[in-house]
Parts: sequence; structure tokens; C-alpha cells
Amino acid sequence: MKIFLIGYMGCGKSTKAKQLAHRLDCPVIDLDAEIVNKSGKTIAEFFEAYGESGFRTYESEMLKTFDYPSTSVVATGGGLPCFFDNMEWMNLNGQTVYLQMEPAALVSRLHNRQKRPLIKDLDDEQLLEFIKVKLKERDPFYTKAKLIVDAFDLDAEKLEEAISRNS
Ligand SMILES: Nc1ncnc2c1ncn2[C@@H]1O[C@H](COP(=O)(O)OP(=O)(O)O)[C@@H](O)[C@H]1O
Ligand SMILES: O=C(O)C1=C[C@@H](OP(=O)(O)O)[C@@H](O)[C@H](O)C1
Ligand SMILES: [Mg+2]
Repeated sequence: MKIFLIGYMGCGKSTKAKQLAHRLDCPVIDLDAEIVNKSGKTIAEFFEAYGESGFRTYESEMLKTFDYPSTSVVATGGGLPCFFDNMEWMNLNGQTVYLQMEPAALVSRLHNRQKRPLIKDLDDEQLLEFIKVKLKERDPFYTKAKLIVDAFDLDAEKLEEAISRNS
């Protein structure tokens, strides 16, 4: 089974994917890291060179063409479910889990913004407003996930239990 972790920047997809894969003794794939590997550019450099629309095209292709091991945990980028038919594709091809978190909690997680081009120039107050607006747009996509978990204070053991109850 492939487990796709989705949710807003800072909710802990990359961190939790590693911990969950460790618990399940299976490989972890972070699609942002795969984009960096394949393109030879950081996410910030990719946005700079090709813009957000170039990134979204590349990201969707990476999602759909990656040669996933039969059991794996996949960390997606925060925007991935909200473009093309990516959300439907993940629902057809695996278990989707939305790591849900309030905007204020997300701000407190997003200290290092330079790696995240969409928010790199925002201070805390601007970031809170930006996240509130963006989450409204993105929530209709995220909530198509088969499983929604509260990501605040979530440990990998609780996440594993929630997924096994839901599978
Ligand atoms: N359970 C947690 N408690 C506190 N901070 C966390 C937790 N999980 C992740 N973080 C921190 O929050 C930030 C964002 O985590 P990350 O896994 O990169 O999120 P995402 O991939 O969803 O953007 C990182 O600095 C990470 O160290
Ligand atoms: O939310 C987004 O649009 C993005 C989230 C990032 O991934 P994380 O959610 O892992 O930070 C990364 O894919 C890119 O900076 C765009
Ligand atoms: Mg990540």
C-alpha cells in the first residue's frame, strides 16, 4: 500500500513520513526531494527558473511517474493535491491522509521560510493572513483525503494506528 501524506506547508508531512516509514519498515519518498534530485535545482531555484506553473507541471508528472515500491510512505508538497487531478490520482492509487492543522499552529512551525518560495518574504503576521486565505482555497482538495487526522501533537504511533483502523 502507498500512503500519501497531504496538508499545508509546515503540518509535518516530511517529518511524519520518515517516522511512519521507520515504524512500518518501508521506504519513504519525499516528492519535493525527488524533484530536487531529478531536476538538479532546489525548490526555490525551480520556482525562480520556471515559475509556479512550471513547478506544478513537473510535480504532477513526478507524482504520477515515480516508480513507487509496493509499500511506501509518500510525503507530498503542500500544494500538490490542489492542481490537475492529483488528488483523484492519489485516492485511486493509495491511502490519502490529510494532516490537518490550524493556521496559527502552522505559522509557529514555519520558521525557516527560505526553502519555501511562496512564503519566503512574509513576516509572521502576513504569513498568518496568507495561510488563512490559502487554507480556505485548499481545504476542499485536502478534505477529499480518505483519512483526516489532527496533526497538532500527532506522534507517529497514533498516525499508524489511525491508518490501520481506516484501511
Ligand atoms: N511534531 C512536531 N512538533 C514540532 N515541530 C515539528 C513537528 N513535526 C515537524 N515539526 C517541524 O515543523 C517544520 C515543518 O515540518 P515538515 O515536516 O518539513 O512539514 P511539511 O513537509 O508538511 O512542510 C520543521 O521545522 C519540523 O522540524
Ligand atoms: O504549499 C505549497 O504550495 C508548497 C509546499 C512545499 O512543500 P512542503 O509542504 O513540504 O513545505 C513545496 O512543494 C513548495 O514550496 C510549494
Ligand atoms: Mg515537506
